[in-house]
Amino acid sequence: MNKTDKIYVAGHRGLVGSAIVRNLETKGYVNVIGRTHKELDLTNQAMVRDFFEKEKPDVVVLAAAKVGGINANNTAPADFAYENMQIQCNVIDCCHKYKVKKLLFLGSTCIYPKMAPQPIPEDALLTGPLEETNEAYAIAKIAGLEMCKFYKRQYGDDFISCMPTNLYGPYDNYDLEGSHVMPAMIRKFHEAKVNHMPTVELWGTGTPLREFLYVDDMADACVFLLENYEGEQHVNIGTGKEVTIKELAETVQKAVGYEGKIVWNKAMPDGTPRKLTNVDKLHHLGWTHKVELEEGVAFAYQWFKENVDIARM
Ligand SMILES: NC(=O)C1=CN([C@@H]2O[C@H](COP(=O)(O)OP(=O)(O)OC[C@H]3O[C@@H](n4cnc5c(N)ncnc54)[C@H](OP(=O)(O)O)[C@@H]3O)[C@@H](O)[C@H]2O)C=CC1
Ligand SMILES: C[C@H]1O[C@H](OP(=O)(O)OP(=O)(O)OC[C@H]2O[C@@H](n3cnc4c(=O)[nH]c(N)nc43)[C@H](O)[C@@H]2O)[C@@H](O)[C@@H](O)C1=O
Repeated sequence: MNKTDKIYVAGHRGLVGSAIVRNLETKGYVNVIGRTHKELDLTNQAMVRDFFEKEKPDVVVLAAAKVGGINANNTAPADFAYENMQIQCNVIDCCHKYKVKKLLFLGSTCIYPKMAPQPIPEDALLTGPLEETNEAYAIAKIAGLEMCKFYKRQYGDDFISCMPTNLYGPYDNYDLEGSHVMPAMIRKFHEAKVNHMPTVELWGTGTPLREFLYVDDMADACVFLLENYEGEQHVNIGTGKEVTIKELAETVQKAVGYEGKIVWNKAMPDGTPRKLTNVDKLHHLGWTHKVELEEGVAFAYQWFKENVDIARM
């Protein structure tokens, strides 16, 4: 990539897209562009074609998607399948038609088989049944990863994919119905603290294991791959370290300074029991994460206090 390349970051206002924009700009890329969902609905094929025809980006990062936590995925599978497949098909095919020289597509570790070997190597994809709570999203994302592979095979397009673990940080989604666990915990403990509430309700049993990566680290890995990777197989992005949801709750509770009790709502799903990435490939390529969980949680909570107005949510 050249520093003057026109780089279109789809989803530039989201958790991941905004971090990728920050990272590109810090590294001296001077021509980064974005469009909001309102300005350009990526599910609309004609609009996507018009955009590519007019802008002709050199590089594309596809960080726009319908994204959500366990409850959103579990209760709106049709929307997750339809919107993500539409967005991917439109963007990937336009990247080919308009001769984009590099595309980065984002998968997610939740699209590996539910009972994949742990830590999960890249070649575990498509080797077993999926986790039920995010099956629709996984089917769509698997199709996206595979499409990048097929365009590379048939046309020689330089389309690469990565497989990030659970992410958190600035511009996360704090809507309690639709969010992932980290922003949900930050908001729940913060609200309980300021409102002097004796208990906080969390979901499931607290026993599932998850791996968390601070989003600025993830963005740094994405730009590293754009600059250094051309392989057909996707690359896992994670820390290689895991915690139980109970341990995560204790970490967030401590960072927020909430002294009440946690109540586990076992009527809510646990999701996949464990999903830890094997990050050997990324390490061998030369990239390792920097921000550990406690530090990342402190950064995320600070950002939340400075930027999120819960009274208006
Ligand atoms: N969050 C996580 O833990 C993980 C995320 N990922 C992947 O990273 C990518 C980004 O996720 P994340 O940043 O968390 O999600 P966010 O919800 O924070 O951001 C998604 C972005 O996509 C845009 N968008 C959604 N639908 C459309 C549409 N139809 N047309 C145009 N733009 C649209 C939104 O635009 P607008 O802001 O204008 O509404 C938003 O900026 C996804 O591919 C996701 O699968 C992978 C692993 C973990
Ligand atoms: C990144 C990944 O994210 C999703 O997978 P997930 O990791 O299962 O999602 P999650 O972050 O929402 O939950 C993680 C764990 O945490 C528990 N949990 C406790 N209390 C709350 C709570 O208050 N909110 C939420 N959301 N979860 C809670 C919850 O029960 C679960 O055991 C995929 O759908 C998929 O789309 C995907 O890509």
